[in-house]
Amino acid sequence: MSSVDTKPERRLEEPPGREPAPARRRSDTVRAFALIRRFHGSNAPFVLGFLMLVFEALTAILEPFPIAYAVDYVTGRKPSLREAGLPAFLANERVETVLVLGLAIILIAAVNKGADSLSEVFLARGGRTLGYNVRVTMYDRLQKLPMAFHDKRRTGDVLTRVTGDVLVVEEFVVASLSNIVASALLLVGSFVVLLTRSPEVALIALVVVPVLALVANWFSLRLKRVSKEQRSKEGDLASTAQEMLSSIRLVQSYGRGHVDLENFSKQSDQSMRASLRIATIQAQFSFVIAVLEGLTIAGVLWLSFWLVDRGSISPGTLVLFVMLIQNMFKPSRKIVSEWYKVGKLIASTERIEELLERQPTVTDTLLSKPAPALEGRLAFHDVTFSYRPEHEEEAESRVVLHDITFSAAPGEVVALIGPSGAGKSSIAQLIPRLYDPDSGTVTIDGMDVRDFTLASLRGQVSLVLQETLLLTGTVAENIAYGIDDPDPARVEEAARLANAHEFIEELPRGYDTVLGERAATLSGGQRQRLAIARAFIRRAPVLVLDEPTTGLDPEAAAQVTEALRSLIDGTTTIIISHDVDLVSCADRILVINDGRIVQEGPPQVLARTSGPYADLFGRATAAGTPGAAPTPGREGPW
Ligand SMILES: Nc1ncnc2c1ncn2[C@@H]1O[C@H](COP(=O)(O)OP(=O)(O)OP(=O)(O)O)[C@@H](O)[C@H]1O
Repeated sequence: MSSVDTKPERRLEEPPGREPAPARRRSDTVRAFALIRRFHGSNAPFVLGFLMLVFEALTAILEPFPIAYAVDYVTGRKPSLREAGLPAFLANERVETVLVLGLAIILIAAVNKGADSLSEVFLARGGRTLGYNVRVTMYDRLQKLPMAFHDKRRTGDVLTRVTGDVLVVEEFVVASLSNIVASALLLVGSFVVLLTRSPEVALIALVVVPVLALVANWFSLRLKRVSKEQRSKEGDLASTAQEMLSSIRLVQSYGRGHVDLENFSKQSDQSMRASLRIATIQAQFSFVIAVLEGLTIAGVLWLSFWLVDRGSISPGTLVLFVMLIQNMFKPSRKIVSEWYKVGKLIASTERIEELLERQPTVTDTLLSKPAPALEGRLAFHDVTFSYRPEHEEEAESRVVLHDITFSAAPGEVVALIGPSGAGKSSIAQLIPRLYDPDSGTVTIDGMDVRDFTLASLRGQVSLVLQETLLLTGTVAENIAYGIDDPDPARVEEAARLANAHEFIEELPRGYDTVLGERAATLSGGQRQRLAIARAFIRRAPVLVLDEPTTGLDPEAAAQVTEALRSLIDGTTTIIISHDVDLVSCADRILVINDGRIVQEGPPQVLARTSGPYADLFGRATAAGTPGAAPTPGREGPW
């Protein structure tokens, strides 16, 4: 599936060795930092963290000075500290000098480490806040994105974005950002000191810097490309694992585990290979940097010896130069290894942004108003609908509903029947605005459902689907889903009305029994009755039942139907079903075929009129198994 920004995928397909244009690279980094700026929350932890990094760099630059002084003092080129103006506090001047220089080394190291630790604490606060903000925003966006997005997305990939990719951004701010900033400060500071002490030696460093930058850039681009590939492979892995776990019954009963395993192993192998390529590139980089470092130190040493012999610098200054050059290489190496994480950061921010940039299409507008308490007068006026692809460039959408017009009076029960794929569920999904029609309107009490705020509309439309969705939580919490602070007496009343009270009482902890994600321990009929209890407690004026008894055995279907009969009593209800028993509860039947209403009328009238409904009704009663009518899609007249 293509996405809002398809560029990342395209770039992955570029022939190996071809680098993306520099302008594009820069904008990638700018975009990554823009995301950090957008979600970072308070500036305080970042400002304090940065201050600590400045302290850390300053103290790191100071570190070689006491050592250089000691060397010059020992070789008789520098006076003792007392001679240099330090007040005397020991009898022995030499011990005094060595002691103070040692203490200075300890103090500088302590301040350096202290600043380092504090910067970590501050940036951790900043980074974790950023992660929290991004995660919550993504979760919120995912809840609001149109069904067209969710229909096509692989859940595992979306999960990896909300968890793994956000963690990459978070970790970058917590760890890598401080390393990059501290290293850059140290690099520049060391160079400035070198320049003030000896322009000749600084010149060597200056020659090395562009070489270092070129090498680093080359390696970081390679690392970026591979790390992006690895992130996408991780998304594939998560999707495959998630799909396998959510369809474990199917996998086991069809004995297809080995095929899935093969697929998973292949993806896992690709992810592992990408990780190994990253490790190899890093090792190559380390080696090249070590050689460059050796060459530079040797060059500085040769030049410094010459300067010492000419009397231009002291041996202590030579030591200072070597340490400063090492000081410059340490951060360069760090910058590059962290720069690789910038590659990872960019890959992850692109994936995060791709989600955040998507706009909910079914959404509240400034003109939306809360729906009043509705009576439930439902009407479709010339509704045409197609499942639109998310992007224009995708294949053209097919119109699945044509000029659908019907109405249901408050409390009226309308059944939609028709072959599989006729468009019945599509009609039902337009009522709570899971999708919006292409043209025409859906109204309740004469008002367009698009004029209501989504929450107030959906709060007055209850859905009971074929597959009951139960969430991790207690039975009571599942029944009261969406209700703040539910009254236990109301929960029990709803369960009684739904014929669910008896079996709930038999559960180990009754209403407090915790159900797992798929509530595998409950039967299909029991799950359906919980869904009906959920609808009872909401008592919405409009009810949509989409194949609520399909897949249940006759006894369970009869229990569910009985519960549904009392639920639909006095409620505007749309029933989609192949179950003649359930359909016979309806006041009116709409027969749908190929996205159109092809027959309409009360069940008793339609049963006596030749046509699709009479065919279905006749066969079901002839079969003598009401409640288990043949599926029209398979055996029916269509
Ligand atoms: N999310 C979707 N994206 C694209 N096309 C879809 C989507 N859902 C359904 N369709 C198509 O829309 C048409 C109508 O589907 P719909 O689910 O409304 O039929 P139905 O009458 O409810 O079928 P069934 O009885 O099998 O549930 C079908 O051709 C189907 O392939």
